[in-house]
Order: sequence, then structure tokens, then C-alpha cells
Amino acid sequence: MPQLPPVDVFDYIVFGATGDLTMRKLLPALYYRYRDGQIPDQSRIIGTARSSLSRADYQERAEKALTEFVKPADLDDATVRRFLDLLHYVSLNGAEANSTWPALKDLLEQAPKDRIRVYYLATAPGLYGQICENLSTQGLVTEQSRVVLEKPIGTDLQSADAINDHVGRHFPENHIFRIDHYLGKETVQNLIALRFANPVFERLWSSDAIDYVQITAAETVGVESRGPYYDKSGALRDMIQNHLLQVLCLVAMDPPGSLEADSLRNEKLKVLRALRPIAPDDVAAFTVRGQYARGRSGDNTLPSYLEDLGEDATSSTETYVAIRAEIHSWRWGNVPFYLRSGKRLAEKCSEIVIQFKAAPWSIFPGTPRANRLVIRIQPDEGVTLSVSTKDPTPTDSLTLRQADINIAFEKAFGTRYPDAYERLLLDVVRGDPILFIRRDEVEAAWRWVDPILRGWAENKAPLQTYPAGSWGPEAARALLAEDGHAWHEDMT
Ligand SMILES: NC(=O)C1=CN([C@@H]2O[C@H](COP(=O)(O)OP(=O)(O)OC[C@H]3O[C@@H](n4cnc5c(N)ncnc54)[C@H](OP(=O)(O)O)[C@@H]3O)[C@@H](O)[C@H]2O)C=CC1
Ligand SMILES: O=C1O[C@H](COP(=O)(O)O)[C@@H](O)[C@H](O)[C@H]1O
Repeated sequence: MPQLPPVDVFDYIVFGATGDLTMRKLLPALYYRYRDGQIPDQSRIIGTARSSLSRADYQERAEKALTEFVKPADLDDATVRRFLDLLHYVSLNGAEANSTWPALKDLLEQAPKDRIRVYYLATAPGLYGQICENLSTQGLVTEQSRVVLEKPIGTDLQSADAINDHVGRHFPENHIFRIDHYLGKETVQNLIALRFANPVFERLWSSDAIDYVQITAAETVGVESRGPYYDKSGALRDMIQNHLLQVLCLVAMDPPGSLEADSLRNEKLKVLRALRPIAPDDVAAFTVRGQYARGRSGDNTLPSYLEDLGEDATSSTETYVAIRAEIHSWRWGNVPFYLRSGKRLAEKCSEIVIQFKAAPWSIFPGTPRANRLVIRIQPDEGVTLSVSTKDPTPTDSLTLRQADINIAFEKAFGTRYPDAYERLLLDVVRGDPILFIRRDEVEAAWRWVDPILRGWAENKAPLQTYPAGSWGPEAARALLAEDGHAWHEDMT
């Protein structure tokens, strides 16, 4: 594999450094980039959180996280030791301008002033504005500083605006990196290549040839230890407002003029603004919200969401969403985009299904079958085009059989598929914003989501239940059946 060039020396300051995201995703991603020689040894990773820990305690936690979340074959003792040497820890309450900030200031000022600083905010979004204000008051925002904001930014348009305004008072827009890790997934980036480097697809990419589109992000895991966050968020804010809408933008946008960040973002924004609003009174017709009940997987009983939350919990938070979206544009008139995401579903699978229209007339026996393109985001990243071919079984007539043209990327290219964060974390150091979200995109996404949340809050769509380990509520099947369509797992 070609050696990637190292980035410039940097200080990565992670707020929320003891949390789930840092341990499960950020540290493993930085480890892989370090192992591959992309991170210079003089760089530092400075963890901060309120917990009182020594540097050695933090290094110990980080080592445990690497053991748990990096493939054993990729862990090499000497490299792990050298990586742990990059780590520092400062105990600090990001929400308070108290006496703990000077410790961070002292540490940062040990490095040359022009060193790249990345402030990564992996805390609850309600803290983003205050942390940035404190950084600014302490004189820690240098010309070479960037800030990374994790999703979801806010809980609705109003709170997102307030956060963006607050952060924007201390960092210029081109130094604010709003991360959505779905954009860092190889197969999501590959959508751009697939669509705009292969005219064979782009020429068919509209309502002329496409019947409908499905975008799914299904998880088998439940809410895990993130109950306190998730119960206030729910699947619509956690997955649809950001990840699925971003994927929808890449599927639906017009060709950007270039690979410049703003060129791409302008096209995505047009899609978000063309989404047909779903008014609170329409949520029953266009959305399904569900929560997992106790279910089964093989011989195992799977707990309900309420059991996962803990003793005596009550909640009407949705762990599943399905939406019939429409894009009001010349290209996509009359093409439904079905979006769905849920926890404790039957399979872990994120994919896009492009269902083409059938031939208008068939000279073959039986009902004509339409082509289908499936873009597998994860796992088993790849693309499958199903086509009709002649059935080779000797018969006296020419009958058809479905077959797949399949590319499994890892096998085809013989390379490991890096986790999305590996790419994105170093894009921030390089100052490359193409895979990050601009403020107006976040706002347009909330503008579409807010009325749905309002309709649900007014109980205009009942909360359905579904057994853990299933494909979600029956009502989600009915949502497609009304259009004469079916979810991928039900397609014949
Ligand atoms: N976990 C995931 O898979 C994903 C998470 N995200 C986003 O990342 C962010 C973090 O999520 P996650 O790691 O799951 O959350 P956790 O609850 O696991 O971690 C929160 C972190 O913030 C720290 N923290 C809390 N309050 C303060 C404070 N006042 N000052 C400084 N640090 C504080 C906590 O440490 P302490 O208590 O010691 O202060 C802890 O390190 C959220 O915005 C989430 O939406 C986005 C994508 C995926
Ligand atoms: O942002 C989030 O994403 C994960 C799912 O990410 P994936 O890369 O495994 O598909 C989800 O579990 C989490 O709830 C959400 O906050």
C-alpha cells in the first residue's frame, strides 16, 4: 500500500476524553494513523474531562481502549507504547471558567505558538459554546486553531442556531469543522466517484429511470451505556437529521462544479432545501416511529429499550424511524426516498438501494423484473447491480433469471477499509473541509426535521413497538406497501 505523507505536527485537544466516543472511535483512529506513519512523534493528544485523573491513569485507560477496539493483529507493543507517549491529560470543567484552565494553557504554551491546534468537542452539544468562549478568554484560540463539533449540533433549529452563533463568536467559519462520520466512510465518499465518474449511472439518475430509493442505517446494538444522552435525543435527531440526510444529499445532488468543498456543499444544500416539508399534521402519513420491546435473537432474549434504560424507566423516545421523503425538483419529481434507522434491528447494515423502473413492455414470459443497484455502506462494503439474464437451464423457451454483478471493495482492492474517523481527524489537521458540514446545511436539516418532531410531540403519530431483533414496526412495512413497494429484506 502506498505510504501516506505525514501531516504537520499538531496538538489535538479532546474535550470529553473519557467518554464513549473518544475511547471507542477517536483514540483507535489516531492510533491507526500513528501506526501508519502519518502522525509525527512531536504531536500531542491532550485529553480533558472533569474526572480527576493523572496522565498515567489516562494512558492506562487509553491502552485498555486500544486493546478493546483495535484488531489484535494491528496492535504492536512498541507502537502502542510510543503512541501512549503522545497522550496527556488535564482535568477541567469545560462549562466553568475556573482555575483549571491555566493547566491546559501551560501545557499548550510549551509548544511553538504556530503549532496546529485542534479542539475536538466530544461532549454534550450544550457545552460547545461555553467551551469555545473559555478557550477564547484564556487566549487559547490562535491563528492555527480549529474546532471540531460533534453531531448532533443542538436539538432543534433554535438551539443549533444558538450554538453556531456562540461558537462563531470565537472561531471563524472556515476554522469550524462540523463532523458527520458518515461522510468519512469510504463507501459514502465512493458515491461521488460512482455517480460522477461513471456516466452509465449518471445518465439514468433521475425519475426517468428510477422508481424509488431506500436509505437504511440499521443497528443490532441497543442503547448500551448511552441511555442518558439517547433518551433525550432519539433516532430522528441521532441518525436521520445528520447521517441519513447527508447520505441522501450525496445520492440526490446535481453534479458539483468541482471537488472544492463549497461546490459540493452548495449542491447538498440545494437538496436539503428541496425536501418537501412534512407538516406536524402529516406525520402519521409520512413517518413511523417505534421503540424496541423485548425480543429474541436465536436462543437469546433481548431486553426492551425500557429495560436497557434501567429499573422503572418510562420513555416515549423513538429508537426507530422510517420516513417517506420527497425532493421537489425536476430530477426527483415522484421518486419517494424512504429513510429508516433503528437500534436492535435484525442486522447491522447501512445501505442505499436504488430501484430502477421495469421495462415498459416485456417479450419474455412472466412479469418483467427491474434492475436494482445496492450500495453497501457497511459491513461488506461494495456495490451490487442485479440484472436479468437468460436462464441457462435447458427449456424450450427463453426465460429469465436474476443475477448479480458484484464488487466487494476490500476483496477487489485488497486493502483494509479505514474507519471513517481516521480520515476525518487528519483532514482537520490538513485544514480540508470537504467532508465536513457547513452551518447552513445543519440549519436546513433541522428546518426539515423540526415540524416532524413537533407532530410527534403533539402525538400525531402513535409510538409503535417492535420486537428487538426484528426489522422494525409493521407500520414501516405498511408505509411502503401503500406505494406498492417493499423494504430490501422483503424484496423478491
Ligand atoms: N458515542 C458515539 O458513538 C457517538 C457520539 N457522538 C457525539 O459525541 C459527543 C460525546 O458523546 P459520548 O462520548 O457518547 O458521550 P459520553 O457521555 O460517553 O462522554 C461525555 C464526555 O464529556 C465529559 N464531560 C461531561 N461534562 C463535561 C464538562 N462540563 N466539562 C468537560 N468534560 C465534560 C465526560 O467526562 P467527565 O464526566 O469526566 O467530565 C465524558 O468524557 C456527543 O455530542 C455525541 O452526540 C457522535 C457520534 C457517535
Ligand atoms: O452517530 C452515531 O452513529 C452510531 C452508528 O454509527 P455506525 O458508524 O456504526 O453506523 C450510532 O450507534 C450512534 O447512536 C450515533 O450517535
